[in-house]
Amino acid sequence: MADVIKVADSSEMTLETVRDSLIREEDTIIFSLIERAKYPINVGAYDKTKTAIPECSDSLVEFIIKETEAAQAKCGRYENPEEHPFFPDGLPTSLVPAFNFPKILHPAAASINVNSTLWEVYFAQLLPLITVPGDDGNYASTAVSDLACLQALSRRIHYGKFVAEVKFKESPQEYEPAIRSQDRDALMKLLTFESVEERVKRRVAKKTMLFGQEVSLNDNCDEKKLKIDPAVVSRLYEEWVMPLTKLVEVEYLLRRLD
Ligand SMILES: C=C(O[C@@H]1C=C(C(=O)O)C=C[C@H]1O)C(=O)O
Repeated sequence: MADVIKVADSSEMTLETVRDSLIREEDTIIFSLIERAKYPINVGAYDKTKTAIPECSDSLVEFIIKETEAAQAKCGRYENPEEHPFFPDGLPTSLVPAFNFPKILHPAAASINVNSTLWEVYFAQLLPLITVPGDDGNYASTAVSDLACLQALSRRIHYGKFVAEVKFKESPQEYEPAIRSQDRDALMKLLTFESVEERVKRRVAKKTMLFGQEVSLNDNCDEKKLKIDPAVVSRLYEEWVMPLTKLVEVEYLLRRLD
């Protein structure tokens, strides 16, 4: 039987355990991208003039995401410091009993949310790379798939807060001068590990190859039938996922001594 999943408290969190969480989140991200790639780009889901829902001036994707976030907020999703809404304004409060999440982060963490940047990047740059042109009318399913991708990416990127906290705790004397002088470049240099980033890029490409292949009983993986291109996922990580994670790390560290 699988081990029971244990919630880490601050004393148990190490750079290794936070990196393990990022590695696990890769699976969720890649599977969600594969699901989204099942549909063509379906621009109708993003066109504000095509929604046709009375009194709604949003696109279908905005409508579905706002409504879903409202329902999830009532169920306590955003009480978890790992979760960040895309439309935080006017979200209903949680209706369920509060869970006592371990207090690991500095309170200033709550003010950091880079989802508006992720939203821009996802629709303008990332989506055209993983979908084919076309319109099959499956707008609602497409929008639900987008939400799964966005939530998985957002969780990964904002996990940068925990990564930064662990790095700070492991060597406060290295980080404190750069925090006191609010030196973004120095912080970025301190928290960057190029060899780790190289391994991330190679691993996500390999996972995409494994998760996205056609499974046949008699032959090996046919690379021509991969559901998404491993090089594209590696590029997504290099150009957007890791830079946004590091942006969250820097933003967190800048406020770490407030
Ligand atoms: C997340 C970390 O910080 C940075 C960002 C990385 C990433 O987004 O995968 C990897 C290495 C670091 O340059 C880390 O050190 O693990």
